[in-house]
Amino acid sequence: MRATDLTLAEGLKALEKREISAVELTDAFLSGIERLNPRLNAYITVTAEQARASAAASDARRAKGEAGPLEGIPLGIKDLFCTEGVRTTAASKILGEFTPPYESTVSANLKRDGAVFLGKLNLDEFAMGSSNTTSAFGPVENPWSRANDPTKRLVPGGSSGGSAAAVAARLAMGATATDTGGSIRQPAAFCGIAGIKPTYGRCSRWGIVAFASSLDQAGPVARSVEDCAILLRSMSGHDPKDSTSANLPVPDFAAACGRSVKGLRIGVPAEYTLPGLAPEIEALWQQGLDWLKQQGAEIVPISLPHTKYALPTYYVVAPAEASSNLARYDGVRYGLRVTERDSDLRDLYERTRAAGFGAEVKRRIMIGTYVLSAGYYDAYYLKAQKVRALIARDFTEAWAKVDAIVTPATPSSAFAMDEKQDDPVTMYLNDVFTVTANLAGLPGLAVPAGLDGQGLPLGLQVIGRPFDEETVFAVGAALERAADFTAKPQVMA
Ligand SMILES: NC(=O)C[C@H](N)C(=O)O
Repeated sequence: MRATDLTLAEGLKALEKREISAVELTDAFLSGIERLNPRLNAYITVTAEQARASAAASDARRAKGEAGPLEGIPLGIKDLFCTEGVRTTAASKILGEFTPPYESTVSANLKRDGAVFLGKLNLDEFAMGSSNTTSAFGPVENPWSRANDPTKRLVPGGSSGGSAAAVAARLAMGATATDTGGSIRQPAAFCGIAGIKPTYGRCSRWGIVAFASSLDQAGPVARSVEDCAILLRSMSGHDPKDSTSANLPVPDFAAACGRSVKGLRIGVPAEYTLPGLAPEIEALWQQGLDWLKQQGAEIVPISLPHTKYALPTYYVVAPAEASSNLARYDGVRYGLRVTERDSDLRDLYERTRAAGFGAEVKRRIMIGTYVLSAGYYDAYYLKAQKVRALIARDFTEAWAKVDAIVTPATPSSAFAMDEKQDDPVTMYLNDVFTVTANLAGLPGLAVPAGLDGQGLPLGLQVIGRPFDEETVFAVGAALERAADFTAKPQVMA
């Protein structure tokens, strides 16, 4: 087997048994990146030299018997996480050559545990999008695109499209990602890999470029549910630098992947059967429920009555918070500055923001400013906050009846790069199954579960109680075992 084809768990074993060194493993990934990144555009920045040096340091630690839990594992980092001394772009022109003097808590945790960073991964600009086509560094191609049909390039999903494409194409063993409304789970599903958005507060947001602070949450994408569990354990933990970080112990998530689902009650929300849902997706959902039933789980129909308001609520709350968070890009403190000889301060702001932000980011800033403005605040923002509370309450009531909820991850498989681009609302519909977990702060896991008629991956989603990622992992691993998803993308290292 090629080294790049190992799962993260297999890679750890191979490193432990000295069947491969961290330097060899890192070189294997770097040569894949060199060959395939020009086509896929998954990485914005490749830090080959630093990666080789940190792999050598990792081998030295292992030789001294000081191996950490992720010792020598090559990972990619979404370019929304600040990385000390490495340019961080958020896929926006407005950050210019911004090179953070500090490391995000999540990436620092991964480094502490021995991981090797290969580089920074592409995304939708400021994580706003579902197709990775809004990046100022160009779109990412889904590695499931037909190699022999360059006219039909597929999107990898978004916003963590670079993370998902890199992992699927074997250009990283795992990657960090973030999810505000579906940005981990939708690209994971589109690329045939696993990804979890943990409970809000599980991972520190410190050092992650902010989009919508009450919804943003970091999490891993990887080839298997167990790999996600291993990564999440390292990424998680209390951080006094993030006031919303939870001060709770971090369980052994990988151990939970081996738990039986016997006796678990699995909820099936009636409201997730959307009119016009593709029959293939409905069939896969039913298949997933049958798999869990065969393993001893009980299937329980439930109702989450406010589901239909989730998407409009998200697209009020998220832009509102974004307009406030993005006010800091003023051309004064850091990043891009566009000014004329006779510019005053206002002119500097306007020129910088006009040149620095892309169309989708501008759209969100305008929506957000509108819903927060005097006169409209009560009608939009305040109302959305109230509806958000009702959506969260639906789930609280459901947890009295069920232990986890299973739904499709996305309403379709990966679409072509030129589709849905001129209609933002059609693009927003991608998030229909995922935004509820963000609004309610719940953990959500996407598991690759099958292929559609075109041979493209489809995923199922497992939603769990707050801070009960262990049950989510147990159910996800049970689905994964039954699905036995072994299909591979067309473009792969
Ligand atoms: N950031 C996310 O979670 C992606 C979501 N599709 C959005 O555009 O807001």
